[in-house]
Amino acid sequence: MSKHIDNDTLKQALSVYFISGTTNVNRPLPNVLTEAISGGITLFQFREKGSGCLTNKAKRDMAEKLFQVCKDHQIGFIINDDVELAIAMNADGIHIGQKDAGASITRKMIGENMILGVSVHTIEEAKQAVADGADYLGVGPIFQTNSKQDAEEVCGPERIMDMRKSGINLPIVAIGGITVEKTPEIKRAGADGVSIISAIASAPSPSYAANQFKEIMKD
Ligand SMILES: Cc1ncc(COP(=O)(O)OP(=O)(O)O)c(N)n1
Ligand SMILES: Cc1ncsc1CCOP(=O)(O)O
Ligand SMILES: [Mg+2]
Repeated sequence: MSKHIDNDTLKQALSVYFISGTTNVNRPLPNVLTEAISGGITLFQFREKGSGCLTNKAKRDMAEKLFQVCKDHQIGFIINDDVELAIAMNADGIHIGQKDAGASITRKMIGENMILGVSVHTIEEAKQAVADGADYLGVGPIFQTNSKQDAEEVCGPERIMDMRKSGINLPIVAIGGITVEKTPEIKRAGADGVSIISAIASAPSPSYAANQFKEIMKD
């Protein structure tokens, strides 16, 4: 997958976007990812951070394993934060936030052929990310989350509606506290996709959970 995919294909790829690192699961992450893919996730982000996370070679080795799982199933592989690793691996994309490397610098580093996702919380940040060359926006936290200690204030699905009203047309994924039950209102607010950590990573069956999200997000 590359940025040369058209906008509709990118939106489709963002529809059920699973995010995880090894500390979000209590089983081998490649197994959880394989199960989530069998249930219907459409994109994966490797987000290896926090206490006890893998670093250096161990992180890179895990990234290679996960990338191979994604390649085997034609699922896009996005790396969180680590631009150097994304470039070294020739990942499908990189996701950065407001506290990471700037979006326009990152776009220059990765070139045009890699997907750039940018986290935004406000309309101003969204407009800046568009100007800086983002391919999609991660808007949140929409609801309360236990998966990010330094999360901004909860903004609710209304923030997505407000961004759409203000003319932001870039693909948007919602993030933060997303559950199957809350997915219909996220979709109605104008998001192209849902980004999920715990509701898939901690589910008794990641495959079943992923399939429930897929059913709601289809068409
Ligand atoms: C799809 C998506 N949206 C938002 C985020 C959050 O990114 P960021 O604000 O940089 O926080 P960290 O994930 O790095 O803790 C994301 N990772 N993915
Ligand atoms: C990475 C991130 N950015 C904003 S909220 C969040 C965590 C989302 O995790 P969960 O789906 O478990 O609430
Ligand atoms: Mg980040």
